[in-house]
Amino acid sequence: MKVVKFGGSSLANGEAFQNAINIITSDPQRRVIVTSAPGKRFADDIKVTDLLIKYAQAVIAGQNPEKIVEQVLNRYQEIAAYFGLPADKLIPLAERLEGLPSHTYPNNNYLLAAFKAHGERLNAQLMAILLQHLGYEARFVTPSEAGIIVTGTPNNANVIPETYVNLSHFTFNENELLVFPGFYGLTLAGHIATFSRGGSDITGAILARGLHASTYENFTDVDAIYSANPQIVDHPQPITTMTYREMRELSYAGFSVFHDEALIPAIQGNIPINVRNTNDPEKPGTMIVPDKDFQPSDIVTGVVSGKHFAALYLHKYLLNKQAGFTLRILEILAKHNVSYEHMPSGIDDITIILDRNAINDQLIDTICNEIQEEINPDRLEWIDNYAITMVVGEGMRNRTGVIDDILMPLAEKHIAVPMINQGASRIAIMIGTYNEDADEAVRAIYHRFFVN
Ligand SMILES: Nc1ncnc2c1ncn2[C@@H]1O[C@H](COP(=O)(O)OP(=O)(O)O)[C@@H](O)[C@H]1O
Ligand SMILES: N[C@@H](CC(=O)OP(=O)(O)O)C(=O)O
Repeated sequence: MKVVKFGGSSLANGEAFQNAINIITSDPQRRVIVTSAPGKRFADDIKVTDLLIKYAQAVIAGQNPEKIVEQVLNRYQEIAAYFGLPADKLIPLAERLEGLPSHTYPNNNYLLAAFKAHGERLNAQLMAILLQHLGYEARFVTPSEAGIIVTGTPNNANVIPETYVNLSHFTFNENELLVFPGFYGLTLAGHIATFSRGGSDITGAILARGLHASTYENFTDVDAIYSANPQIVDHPQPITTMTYREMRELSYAGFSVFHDEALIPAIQGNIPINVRNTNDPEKPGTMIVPDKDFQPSDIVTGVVSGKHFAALYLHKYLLNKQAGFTLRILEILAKHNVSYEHMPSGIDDITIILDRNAINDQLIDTICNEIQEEINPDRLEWIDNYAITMVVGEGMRNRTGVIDDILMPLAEKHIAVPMINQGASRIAIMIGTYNEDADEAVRAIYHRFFVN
């Protein structure tokens, strides 16, 4: 049995749905389907998830959300009309969407999560209705029925192990197609909580592990995962096979084609992942497999830059002799519920790299002031435009001189490199640059390893 996930770009309109349905029904192994919310139909279109965020904000602000609700409904109606589905079939979906403000939520963060989750929920319901309309035996299954239980914050949830116990009891018959909404689960208290953005990939991986799929197929809008983001490098080389570890490093740093957290259930269940193109399903796509099944043929598999970072640089003489220095900084971060991403250090210096999206300007001021007072460093500098370029490849292990090949093209382009971190993971080298240099750094390194 295969779990098949379709991203928002693969379910954006009727034609895309038809492609997805052709894919589902062309292979009897494809039994478990995971849907995202309808994505963009054209470049300046708005994803349904973003419309639902506006809907939630309007409700929170006490404004009339009628127009936004209509926009959302139109998206589903457009798809239904493509298949000639009778209008009354969509009434339960419309009622559910319109009824969202009348439910009670523990707070506005839960309200936002519940509204957002309905993009996937309504799309899964619609997919099941369409499959039935076309004569297939199909069942819409909610996370509540399947027992997908999560904890953490309402808009950045994590799955808990109990989910896998629940899924082990989940039964389905030989012929039916099951359609699950991606992106959300239920808390132990029974409230909807979503994963972080792009999190339908995570639902697919949870189901692949929990239902013991032979493969997790992730259908998107590109032929393969490329060695660099195709929006930054022209016609980058497609990756045929890569390891879970490589993909995790690359997706964490910005290969948005697959969510980094979705690798974890797949690793735990040892499920191979196949990323493929909905618009060209004959292409083999990219296989993501366990390390033991992989023989690297290239030194570098991929290069990527993440621009959503910021860094706190601290300099203090004899830092290495001060017991508890780092601990006191981390305590300040923990007090404000801020986690750090990386922390390279030297004898007198330490740089703490943070996710810029997770902290606001006011919190930055508070944290910097508290560190200044508590630690009294000789120098404290907040770097707001910090980017991390990650060069990743199983083939880099046990190779010498790779770092020279990475730094040389950067030097030739006069790109400043305030940080290099090669160590903990032997398959990745992390280069700190400034945001404005990040794309150029990717192109320079890509060129060195894939073109020369
Ligand atoms: N290295 C990469 N290889 C392929 N696509 C990439 C890469 N890095 C970023 N992308 C982008 O990821 C997009 C697919 O991800 P996303 O839009 O989230 O898809 P979906 O809607 O199917 O979930 C591609 O269209 C591409 O622009
Ligand atoms: N719809 C959600 C979750 C998701 O995974 O979407 P997509 O498959 O379009 O990346 C989002 O936009 O974040």
